Amino acid sequence: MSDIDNGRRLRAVDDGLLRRREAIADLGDALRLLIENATATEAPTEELIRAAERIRRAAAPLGERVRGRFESAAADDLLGGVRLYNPVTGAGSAFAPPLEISREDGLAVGTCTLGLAFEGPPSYAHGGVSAMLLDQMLGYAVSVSGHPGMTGRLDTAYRRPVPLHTPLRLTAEVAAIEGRRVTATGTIATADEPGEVLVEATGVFVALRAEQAQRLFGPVIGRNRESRAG
Ligand SMILES: CCCCCCCCCCCC(=O)SCCNC(=O)CCNC(=O)[C@H](O)C(C)(C)COP(=O)(O)OP(=O)(O)OC[C@H]1O[C@@H](n2cnc3c(N)ncnc32)[C@H](O)[C@@H]1OP(=O)(O)O
Repeated sequence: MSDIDNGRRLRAVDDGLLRRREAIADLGDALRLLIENATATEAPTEELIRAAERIRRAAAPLGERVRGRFESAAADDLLGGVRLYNPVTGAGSAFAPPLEISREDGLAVGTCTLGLAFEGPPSYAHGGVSAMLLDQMLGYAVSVSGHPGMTGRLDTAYRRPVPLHTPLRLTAEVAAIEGRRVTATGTIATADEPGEVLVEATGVFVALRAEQAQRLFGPVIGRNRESRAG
C-alpha cells in the first residue's frame, strides 16, 4: 500500500472512530434525558405503560452485539484515558451527570448539574452521589500528578446539602505523596458561591505494584492492545 493510500485509510479509521464517539455521546444525552424525564414524570399511568414497551423495543437492537467484562468498548482508548462509559464523566453513560473536569493552574476543576435522578434528601443530592463525584475528582488530580493509584480511603464531610438543578463547581488537588500513597483533597460548592464549601473530602490513593496491576487489569489491557493492533 502506498503512503497516500495508507494515509487515507488512517484518516477513514479516525473519521469512523470520531463518528462513533459522537454517536455514543448523543445516545448518552438521549438516555440521560430519558432518565431525568422518567424520574420527574407525573404523566398518566397509561403513558408509563406505553413508554416501558417502547423503551424495551428500542433497547433490543443494542443488546444484539455486546462486550463482556474483560473487553473495553471499541470507541474507548484505555491507555489514552478515553472512557466513554465512565459512570461519573462518561459522555455515553446514562448514569453519569456527566461531570466535566479540566485543569486550572494546577487545580482540578469540575462542573456538573445534578437532576432529580440523583436526589437523596428531598431537593438535594444523595450523599453517595457526592462521594462518587469527589472520588472521581480526587482520582483525576492524583492521575494527572503522574502518580495514579486506586482509592484506598475516601473521607467525606457533609457540611451543607448539595442542591439539585444547580450548577456545581468541584475542586481537587494533591496534598502529599509518600511512597505509594498519594493524599488528595477536594470540595463541592455551587458555581454561584464557590467559596461556601458544601462537601469536602480527603482521599488516600495507593499506586499498584506492577504484579498487582497485571493481576487486576492484565486481561483487559491485553485485549485492548490486541483490538488496536487489529
Ligand atoms: C487523566 C485520566 C484521569 C483518570 C481519572 C481516574 C479516576 C478514577 C477514580 C476512581 C478510583 C476508584 O474508584 S478505584 C476503585 C475503588 N478502589 C478499589 O477498588 C481499591 C481496592 N483496594 C485494593 O485493591 C487494595 O487495598 C489497594 C491497592 C488500595 C492497596 O493494597 P496493597 O497494595 O496491598 O496495599 P499495601 O501494600 O498493604 O499498602 C501500600 C501502602 O498504602 C497504604 N494503604 C493501603 N491501603 C490503604 C487504605 N485503605 N488507606 C490508607 N492507606 C492505605 C499502606 O499503609 C502502605 O503504606 P506504606 O506502609 O507504604 O507507607
